Amino acid sequence: MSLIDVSVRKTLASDSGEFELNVTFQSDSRRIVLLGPSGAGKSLTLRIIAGLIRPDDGRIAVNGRVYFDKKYQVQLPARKRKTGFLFQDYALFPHLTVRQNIAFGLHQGWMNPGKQESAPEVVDWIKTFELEAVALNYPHQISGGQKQRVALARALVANPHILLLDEPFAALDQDLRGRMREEVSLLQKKLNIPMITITHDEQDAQVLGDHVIRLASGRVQT
Ligand SMILES: Nc1ncnc2c1ncn2[C@@H]1O[C@H](COP(=O)(O)OP(=O)(O)OP(=O)(O)O)[C@@H](O)[C@H]1O
Repeated sequence: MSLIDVSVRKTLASDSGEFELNVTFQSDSRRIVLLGPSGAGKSLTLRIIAGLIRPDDGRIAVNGRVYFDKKYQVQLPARKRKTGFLFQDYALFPHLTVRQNIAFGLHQGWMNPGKQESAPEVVDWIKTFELEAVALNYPHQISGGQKQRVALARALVANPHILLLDEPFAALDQDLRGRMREEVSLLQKKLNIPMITITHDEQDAQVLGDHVIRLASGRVQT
């Protein structure tokens, strides 16, 4: 049994034709990178693992927990998979403060966290990412690096079993990109959490990928 076992198929139709995703990989690495050009199917693969998109067929298991198995009709809802997802544009809520955005990761829905939210996990992550000074700011009042830290904190606050990062550095300039890459790398080592990172940057792949999986046209390249 591998730590991460993914074998999924999905056909998507749009006006410009059909896209067929057929991705299979197994890994025992806690630092996986999905590398490939635009349109290769990287985001689709990650969203399918997170449970945001349902595959047509296949099986997904992480550390022995089956997230999806078509044959046995297993389909864990996204919130039960316990994945921490970082979106390309971070998807922070503009009307919530830094602290509320992070707390959102704990509650996931129903009601927005209050401004005075003080759950210990939230306080811890604010400290870890040195966000104390901006905890009451809104996303438009913080820097790019801080936005990324907030998004990471929100992804991590509920103690996920796996961290899924979709192009985590795409929105950052070159200099910040290098620094945040190191920060994420150290964080993964400290937490020892399995992590799948999407990128089309070879340097990201080198630093964050013990196992680099190359995707093109919806398939793993061998
Ligand atoms: N909802 C959808 N309906 C139809 N086609 C889709 C849908 N979502 C994605 N696709 C198609 O699937 C293909 C793969 O998309 P995906 O977002 O996974 O690529 P990617 O490798 O993550 O690219 P990028 O690096 O640009 O983010 C693309 O050709 C895209 O047009």
